[in-house]
Amino acid sequence: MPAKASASVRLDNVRLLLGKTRFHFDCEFRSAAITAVVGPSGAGKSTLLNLVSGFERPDSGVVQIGGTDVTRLAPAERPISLVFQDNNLFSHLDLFTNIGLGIHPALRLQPADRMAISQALERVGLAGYERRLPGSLSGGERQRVAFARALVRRRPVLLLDEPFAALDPGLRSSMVELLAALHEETGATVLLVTHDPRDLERLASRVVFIDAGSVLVDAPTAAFLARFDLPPVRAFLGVAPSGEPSP
Ligand SMILES: Nc1ncnc2c1ncn2[C@@H]1O[C@H](COP(=O)(O)OP(=O)(O)OP(=O)(O)O)[C@@H](O)[C@H]1O
Repeated sequence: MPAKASASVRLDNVRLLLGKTRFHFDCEFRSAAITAVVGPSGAGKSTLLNLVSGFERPDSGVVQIGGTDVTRLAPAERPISLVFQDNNLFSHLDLFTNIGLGIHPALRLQPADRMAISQALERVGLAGYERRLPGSLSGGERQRVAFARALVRRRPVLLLDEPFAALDPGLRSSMVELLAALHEETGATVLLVTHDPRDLERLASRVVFIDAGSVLVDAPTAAFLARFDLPPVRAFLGVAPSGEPSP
């Protein structure tokens, strides 16, 4: 399994205009922590992850990973692994190759790498699937392959954009446990976009709540879960103004 490695992620006064939507992020994600990134649909959660991964470039401000300015680096040059909603597998390449590309873009794989690929497939419940093509898998299985690819990359920062969304409830809960175990082992810095409040208590030590393109709350999970004073947070948690769960 990957050695322990992590790095803080900082967005320093980052501004971006996409269409008519303005984003302004000034926040830091702690090294080696799982931070849940939550908020209403369209608030800017995926945009924040895109700024960290380099798929969006800020109009101004600086993105730092592990104290290094990565603002001008391409996604492949940043010390990150990604599991996004569309899992970005190459449809003409088998799963072994798709995962192997995550380790080495020219597929110069050592015997240990080949073993790591098979182990990662086993870990996500797809043992023996090395020669299958992505098109022969269900959406949930493809998402698990994307997860396996992120596992073998051994990057200090892991960006997860609703990685459990396509999974049925049983599989979802086993993948949540897998993420918790892997975080324990690797100590990676994890940014997890989720719509499910249950993920906060199970996985996240901190929560960043995005509303209308900027950070509304940045707090330890327990403190965030007590912010019934904020209507958008109440709506996210499904809690009535009285503090009782909504019917
Ligand atoms: N390339 C773009 N051009 C114009 N507008 C964009 C672009 N990308 C995102 N937006 C807009 O920015 C806003 C934030 O989008 P984003 O995908 O970051 O939200 P989100 O919080 O991840 O939402 P969801 O939970 O629904 O996935 C949305 O209103 C979206 O339409």
